[in-house]
Amino acid sequence: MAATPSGARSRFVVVGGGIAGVTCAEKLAMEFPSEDIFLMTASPVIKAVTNVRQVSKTLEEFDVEEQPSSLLEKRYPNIKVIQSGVEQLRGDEHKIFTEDGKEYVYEKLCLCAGAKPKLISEGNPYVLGIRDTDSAQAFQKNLAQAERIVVVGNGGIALELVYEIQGCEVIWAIKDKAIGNTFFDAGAAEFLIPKLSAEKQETPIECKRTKYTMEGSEEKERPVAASDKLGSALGPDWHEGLSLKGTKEFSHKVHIEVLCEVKKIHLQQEFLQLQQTSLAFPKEVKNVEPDEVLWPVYVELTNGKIYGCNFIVSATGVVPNVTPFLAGNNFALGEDGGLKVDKHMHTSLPDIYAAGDICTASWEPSPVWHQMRLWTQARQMGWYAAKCMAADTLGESIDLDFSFELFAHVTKFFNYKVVVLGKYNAQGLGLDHELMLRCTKGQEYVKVVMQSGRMVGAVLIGDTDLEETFENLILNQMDLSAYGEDLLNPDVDIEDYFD
Ligand SMILES: Cc1cc2nc3c(=O)[nH]c(=O)nc-3n(C[C@H](O)[C@H](O)[C@H](O)COP(=O)(O)OP(=O)(O)OC[C@H]3O[C@@H](n4cnc5c(N)ncnc54)[C@H](O)[C@@H]3O)c2cc1C
Ligand SMILES: NC(=O)C1=CN([C@@H]2O[C@H](COP(=O)(O)OP(=O)(O)OC[C@H]3O[C@@H](n4cnc5c(N)ncnc54)[C@H](O)[C@@H]3O)[C@@H](O)[C@H]2O)C=CC1
Repeated sequence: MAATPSGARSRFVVVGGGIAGVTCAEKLAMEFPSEDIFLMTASPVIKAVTNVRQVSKTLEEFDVEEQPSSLLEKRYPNIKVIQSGVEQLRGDEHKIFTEDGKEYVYEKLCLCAGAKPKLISEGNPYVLGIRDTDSAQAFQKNLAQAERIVVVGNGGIALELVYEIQGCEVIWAIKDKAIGNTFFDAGAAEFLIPKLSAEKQETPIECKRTKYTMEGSEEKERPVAASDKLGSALGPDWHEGLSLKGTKEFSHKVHIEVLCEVKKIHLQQEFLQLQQTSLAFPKEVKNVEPDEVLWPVYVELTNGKIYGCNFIVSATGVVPNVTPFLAGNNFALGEDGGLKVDKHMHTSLPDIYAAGDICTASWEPSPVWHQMRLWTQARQMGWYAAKCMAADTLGESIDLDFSFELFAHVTKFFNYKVVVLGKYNAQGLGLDHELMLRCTKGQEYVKVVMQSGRMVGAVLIGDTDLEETFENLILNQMDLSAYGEDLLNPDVDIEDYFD
């Protein structure tokens, strides 16, 4: 690294200490061992992927550790972690300004600044989002005092919360007809629902999937509100080190309100005043409890019901973290607000790449791949972005990485192993598809999505052991018409046909 009067200079700078940024920096450090790689991050800890296991061609398992940045520098002596938030990027000058008043000059930059929770009511102290260690601990602390909470949203976080929370009543308000719309259809939801009324198992099932560890998650005293410093996103098993328990003695108590959204949130004082004003609530709007029972906050749903609660969790997705530090640069943005990247992870601005939750994949995707803001994709994109930066620097050409051929995700919901492959919910297929199902109550749920006799997606819940075979069938697009229903016949050893 050569210092210039205007600031430190590095050929490669990466912004973000989450999985995408760390993976990108590591790969660059390997590709260019004699170059210093600057990794800038607002958070004092970084996320490291360890114990990567390739389960099949596209499915992978790994552990995720929150580590001090010095460990990363020890493993890769040419990575220099700069622990300061980036305040401003001046893309036209190839310069970055950090919150501690320093200036850095780059040749190639990769932006991996993640995403923020998209809250239903920004700035309301009774509405919590869960993203990083701080916000998870703030949530835990509030839950420990709570008798009832309202969870809004129907994706990954909501699914995990409603299952994990004990000793606190949960009102789960969803826009859809069935639970878990980002991962499941109504059939799978039906399969999972009994788990919500069952007593929670003490020991989680053994499940091949990613693991997440957070150092000292329970010891520290934390303020009830999360800090406003943006840390890296949590990941698999984030709740394992946290006791998600309210004040009551029961296990699960979840009430689901379907097909509704939050119309308004009323603080107690305002709610009481409104009730006294006879015209404030039309008669079809009803408090679900006697008015004498008081709650700190009230949630008015679009179905006319009002629920009092201690606080609200907004598990309503994320928005890419592009403001305020990227303001003034003319980045092309995707519909979801992410930095548009082409098939070489390049943004619309010269020498600036992006990876992970901050970006929007804007290349023509394989028919069975789509972007989802997931840990696995953050890692794949960080790795591939570094390869693209290297190829560009060396004047080499590079093909789109194999990991973008097939969407593949393994996770765990309601203590079941869950594998989703390709167009698992027939996303974008319209009516042009057929579904095949196999379900054994309490044990497994297998759904495949077929188009013109070919498999294009699958949902596997439970220990089905079908993931590798189905992955192959989706990748090779073999005509399976001749097998008909036998494809899911448990008495037919399907692997023998195709492996
Ligand atoms: C509760 C929860 C559970 C999840 N569970 C799963 C799961 O089971 N499986 C799965 O695949 N995915 C899961 N995810 C999603 C997954 O965690 C994310 O998709 C992934 O971690 C994104 O990684 P990233 O590196 O793009 O962003 P992040 O991890 O958000 O990292 C962004 C980094 O940028 C830094 N940064 C931000 N702004 C600046 C700035 N101005 N200057 C400098 N640095 C900055 C931050 O400090 C951070 O280090 C979960 C997410 C959450 C919130
Ligand atoms: N096991 C896993 O794979 C997990 C993955 N994640 C990832 O972490 C990120 C954040 O998770 P989530 O917040 O759960 O996002 P999500 O994208 O998974 O789900 C968001 C949900 O909120 C709903 N929604 C959006 N706006 C709403 C509104 N105004 N009112 C009511 N509902 C609304 C959507 O319909 C959707 O059901 C996602 O990228 C998710 O994929 C999170 C937890 C677990």
